[in-house]
Amino acid sequence: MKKRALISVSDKDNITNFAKGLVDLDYEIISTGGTLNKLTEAGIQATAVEDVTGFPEMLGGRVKTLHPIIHAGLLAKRDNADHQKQLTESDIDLIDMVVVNLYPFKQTFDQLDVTEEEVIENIDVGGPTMLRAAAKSFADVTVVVDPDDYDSTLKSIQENRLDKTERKKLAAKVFRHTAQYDSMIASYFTEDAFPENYTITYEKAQTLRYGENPHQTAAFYKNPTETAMSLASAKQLHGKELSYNNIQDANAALEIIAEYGSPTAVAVKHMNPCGIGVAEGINRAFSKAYEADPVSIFGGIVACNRKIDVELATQLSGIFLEIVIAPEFTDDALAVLTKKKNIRLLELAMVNEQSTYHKLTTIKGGVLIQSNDDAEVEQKDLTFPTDKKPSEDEIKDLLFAWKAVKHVKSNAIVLAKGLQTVGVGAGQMNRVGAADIALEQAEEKAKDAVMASDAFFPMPDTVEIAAKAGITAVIQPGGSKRDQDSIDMCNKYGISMVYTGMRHFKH
Ligand SMILES: NC(=O)c1ncn([C@@H]2O[C@H](COP(=O)(O)O)[C@@H](O)[C@H]2O)c1NC=O
Repeated sequence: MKKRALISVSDKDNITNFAKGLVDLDYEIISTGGTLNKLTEAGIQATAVEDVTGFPEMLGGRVKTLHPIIHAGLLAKRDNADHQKQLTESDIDLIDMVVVNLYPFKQTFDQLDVTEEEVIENIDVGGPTMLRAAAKSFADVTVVVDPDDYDSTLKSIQENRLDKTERKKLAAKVFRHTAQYDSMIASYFTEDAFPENYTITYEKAQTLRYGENPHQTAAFYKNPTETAMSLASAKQLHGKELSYNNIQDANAALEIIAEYGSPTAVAVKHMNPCGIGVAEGINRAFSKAYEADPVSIFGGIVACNRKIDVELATQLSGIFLEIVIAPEFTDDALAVLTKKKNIRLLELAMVNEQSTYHKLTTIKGGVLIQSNDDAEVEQKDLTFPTDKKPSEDEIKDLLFAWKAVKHVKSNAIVLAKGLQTVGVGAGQMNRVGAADIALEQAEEKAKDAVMASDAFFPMPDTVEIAAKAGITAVIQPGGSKRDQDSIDMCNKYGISMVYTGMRHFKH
């Protein structure tokens, strides 16, 4: 008896070639409405599934293949005499292959003006049922869910290599696929940010050469439902593949730059900003970011939120940089930068939108999930506890530094002057230590600069060393039991302090 393949696909690309190949290998084809039409138009002989089941497709396609004749033909164990007897009694023939791809659920809910009814109609029921039945029966049944596997499957059959091991790999792919499909449906239905099961799905974007260190293996997976600006949607114009550390650093740069609307340049090292500059033009903004710390930028990543022209490209090409990210590069700029073999250039529209994604941090035995730290502080949110109040220019710098300190590993201190960072103290185990580092880096630039602290001051010591170095205004969340000590210290040195009422720890 001929082998039988059931083909029912939404994505009909290349299906006729595959079906033709199966016919040439002496398979009988069974197919559903639209797929059958496509095959018949291409001159491929196929049997309608309703002629196999003796039951018409009904409910506008909601029930086509959901029939015992199909599912018993897939699920009967070939080596089980009782199963075989039951099939014979019911006059059911075995099905040896299932080729199914599903209703485009994600593509449907991604559309702008889509109704709930349309989304619901695109939840495939019969397809996953066949896929799961065939995958469960991988010992005897071949299941193909990915059109990319058409050619290799035909080749394997031709070369007599399609054994149980190969079929199990195809079955595993099916279960991953249906799990992803169900995960996206579950997300669509779920309103609770933290439901009893957190089912997320990521798609492999790239296998990485190694992880954070060369002895670690790694891959980059993207979130197929994330629509906000992200590295996953960046276009690489030049250079080698991104590494694991490149991706982390570039992501940090994008998160920082999303804070600022005016022309801004950000230089990042080890996921901390080493220089941020805001100016009326992007070239000046970059000069500020560079001058903020001309040492640390070496081997760093630069993100700009405006087009890079030849002048800026020339400046950038004089520095050893791993990556430059911008919404656009002029042709002349590209000509300059692509001369550098080792630089990677990424083009990415910089829309100042906040992502809705959750932050996941794996720990031993689980994962911590929290909403993104996307809260913003504006001038109207500030309170002024000190005798001296900041000037308008100081407030601009304070808010600029506050946006920056949010992205520095805690304990974090950022010093800024004229919309330019002049000192960054990152990741210290005590706050005064972070301030020491920032002040040391700023040297004489600390004079008349402002200071941002990601969390409150438990002691007045940080304010004291800052004031002594010439800092004129401080921004911090407030809320310490000993806030008054820091206020008194500011008053003693005649400097101002503002409260944001919000903390930005970043561990
Ligand atoms: N309801 C069913 O019995 C059923 N059987 C197969 N499908 C899906 O129908 C699609 C193909 O339909 P057509 O061949 O009519 O274009 C495939 O994506 C397949 O997964 C079904 N549709 C949805 O549940």
